[in-house]
Amino acid sequence: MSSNSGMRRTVLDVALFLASQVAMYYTIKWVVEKVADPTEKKEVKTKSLKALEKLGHADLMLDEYEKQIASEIIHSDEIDVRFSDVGGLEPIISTLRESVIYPLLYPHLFSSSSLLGAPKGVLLYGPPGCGKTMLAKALAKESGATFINIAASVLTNKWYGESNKLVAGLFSLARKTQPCIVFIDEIDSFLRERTKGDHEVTGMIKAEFMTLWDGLLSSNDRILVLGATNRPNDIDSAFLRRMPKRFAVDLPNVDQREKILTLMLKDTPLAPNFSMRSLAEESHGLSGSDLKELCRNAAMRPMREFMREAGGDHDLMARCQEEGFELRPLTLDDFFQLDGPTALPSSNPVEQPLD
Ligand SMILES: Nc1ncnc2c1ncn2[C@@H]1O[C@H](COP(=O)(O)OP(=O)(O)OP(=O)(O)O)[C@@H](O)[C@H]1O
Repeated sequence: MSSNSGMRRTVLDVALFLASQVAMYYTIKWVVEKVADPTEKKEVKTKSLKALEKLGHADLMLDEYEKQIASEIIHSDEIDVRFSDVGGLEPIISTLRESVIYPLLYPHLFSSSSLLGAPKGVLLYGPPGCGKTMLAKALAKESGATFINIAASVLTNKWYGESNKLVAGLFSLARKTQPCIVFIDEIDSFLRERTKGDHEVTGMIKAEFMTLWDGLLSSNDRILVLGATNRPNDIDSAFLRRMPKRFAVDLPNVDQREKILTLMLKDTPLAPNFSMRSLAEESHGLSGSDLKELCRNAAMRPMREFMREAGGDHDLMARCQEEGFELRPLTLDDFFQLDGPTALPSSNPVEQPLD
């Protein structure tokens, strides 16, 4: 009898022990999942899945790092810039069409010689606000290639070892979704001259990046690394050599400004004697983004006049909104007699061009 009850106790103890182990297992599993898979990671997963679905690659098998990179893909539907929106850069655009877009889209046409393929690296350089990012986006839109817009910080802000895996994930995802453009804005911050002071991780990422980039050169992969920078001279020369096609996107000259202004003001009513040429001549030294600001400020003047005339009469404003109303056309004075501070060039001085 007593041996029976002893036995029962032992079984009960073992059962309790097992139950507590199971409970502990699930508690720890729950905690680990909570820590390892926070909302941010879930968002990344959803975003990357959506991007891949849109590209028709929903069934791709991706590892954790490729998934993280996939969340940086921008689908061409989400890009609203075309080459026709970029003013004054026609020579660059036609070279980009011939030497980048066509070889990416029609590789067979260019397959007769290894010298004809698309370059694996292209650099757009010049002062801020002159259209580098616009060109990159338009290139992605018009080529229909997968566009991975990767910020250097996504690759570098990781733990030791993680960054290298992300760089590898970037190239393998590009390979799986080619034709693909990998766009790195402010590429100088990532591929700057290597120094002794480089953090070990930074040095490792650059080395990894270079090795994988070199792998593209000896392959038929349709992958292009497209960099943009205001500081081309800060880029490591070894990396520069891997971007043999370089385009200077400089401050616009008077003819270019005229084209940019014509594009920017195409939907705005202008006075009959309005001279686009005079406006272009008067806006010497302004970048594309300065011109945009100039136009925006000028367009506000008739609007401001209208609001002053309405004198805060909400009924009148509501009626105008419903029935439509016409603002007076812009005159040249609107551009140069601004109520607020006048538009000064915001661009940094032009850096010495590359050879
Ligand atoms: N050539 C251009 N034609 C039409 N719009 C332009 C042009 N250049 C600049 N812009 C206007 O200026 C804005 C900023 O241009 P963008 O971002 O392409 O400049 P960026 O050269 O990439 O500058 P950053 O080096 O600061 O990134 C554009 O969104 C556009 O409104």
